[in-house]
This record gives sequence, structure tokens and C-alpha cells, in this order.
Amino acid sequence: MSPRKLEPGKLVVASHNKGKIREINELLQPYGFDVVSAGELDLPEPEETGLTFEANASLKAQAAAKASGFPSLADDSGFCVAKLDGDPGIYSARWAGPDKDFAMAMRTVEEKLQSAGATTDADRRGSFVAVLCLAWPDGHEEYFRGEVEGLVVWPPRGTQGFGYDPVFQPDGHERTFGEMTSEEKHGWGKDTPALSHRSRAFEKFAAGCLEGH
Ligand SMILES: O=c1nc[nH]c2c1ncn2[C@H]1C[C@H](O)[C@@H](COP(=O)(O)OP(=O)(O)OP(=O)(O)O)O1
Ligand SMILES: [Mg+2]
Repeated sequence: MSPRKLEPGKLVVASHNKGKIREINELLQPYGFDVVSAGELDLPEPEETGLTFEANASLKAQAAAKASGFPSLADDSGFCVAKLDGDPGIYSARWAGPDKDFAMAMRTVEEKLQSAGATTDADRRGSFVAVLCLAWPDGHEEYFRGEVEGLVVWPPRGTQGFGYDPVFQPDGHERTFGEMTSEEKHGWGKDTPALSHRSRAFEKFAAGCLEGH
């Protein structure tokens, strides 16, 4: 079945992460929604008890749609390192602790790679995953997944972006996400395909739900 279309109007971005909200706002920009974030609406941050990106994206989107009465778009995402069996994965935010200390979280990844005996680039494969869930107040929901593969680098490079961006260099690029402008990270530009996990998931969301906007 084809996805339900999203009508123009108010759209809640069901996230409390400033970096993520900024990127989603940029991606939504061409479509003219009246965008408001969960924080601006004082919506609570639901506990992410799910065991998959899909489950946690749904928890966040459904909670926001029910509380606000408007369609709500959530993003559950993470940094997955093959040599660490996919960790930190759905626990990516939690590895940064209550202070959201991503310098520490990136160091933890590197220490675990060292402990696991990583020596070559082949041992340092990583990816970002994003699952967008769009939920309506009546409970209907749609999912869109995006992934980007690359190398886990050390030391961190760059000060742009957020989270684990400074230690991720996408395949085919010489710079980390932390060294890219937001436009480059999205993959915007002349004849360039979507690059980031979020931008790739968004492309599917736009094709499925925003057709005709
Ligand atoms: O493009 C990215 N560049 C760098 N790091 C990223 C990215 N995308 C996700 N990440 C990492 C950090 C983030 O904290 C965690 C997601 O955890 P996740 O629970 O989905 O988001 P969150 O708790 O930060 O905000 P919220 O749940 O309110 O949307 O993965
Ligand atoms: Mg979260």
C-alpha cells in the first residue's frame, strides 16, 4: 500500500535534540509546513524503551501526535560500529550520559575499538542509521529508513554538526561529517544524491508523503 499523504499545515518535529531539529527543519524547508518542535510545545521526552530504531521512532512520534493533536515526525537514529556488534546503535544518545558529552562517547567508541584489537580500516567500518516515523493523531504511522556507510576515524575532526559527526567519514569523501557544512552533509548541491542517513530517510519520506507539495 502506498503511504498516506501528509496534508499542508502544522507538523510537530518530535525531538528534543537541537542538532537533529535544525537538520529536519532544513530538510522540511522547501515544503512550507508550519513546523513546531516537541520542546516548543513543552511535550515530555518519552522513555525510549524500544529495542529497534523503528520502535523508538514510533514511541516518540505517537506520543507527540497524541499529545499535540497534529501529525508528528520523529527520528530515531544512531551510530553503528560493525566491530562492536553494532554498538552504540540505539544506545548512541545514552553513551553520552546525562550531560550529553559526545567527546566522551566518541572516546568510548575508540577505546572499545582498541580493546577489540582494531588495526586496519576494515576493522573500523561504521554507519549512521536514521528511521523517521510519521504518526497521525488517529494512530496511523509510516516509516522511512536511511543509512550511510563509512569509516570511524580517530582523532575527531571538525566542529560542525553534532553527536558523533567528527569521527565519521562517509565512503567516497575525504572529510568527516564534522568538517562538512550542513548542506554537504545533507548531500545538497549540484547533481549530488542525498548523503546523510537522515537526508536519505527524508528523501523516501518526501517521495512517499509529500508528493504534490
Ligand atoms: O547525524 C548525526 N550525526 C551525529 N550523531 C548522530 C547523528 N544522528 C544520530 N546521531 C547520534 C547522536 C544522537 O544523540 C543519537 C540519536 O539518539 P536519539 O534517541 O535518536 O536522539 P536524541 O535522544 O538525541 O534526541 P530525540 O530522541 O529527542 O530525537 O545518535
Ligand atoms: Mg532520544
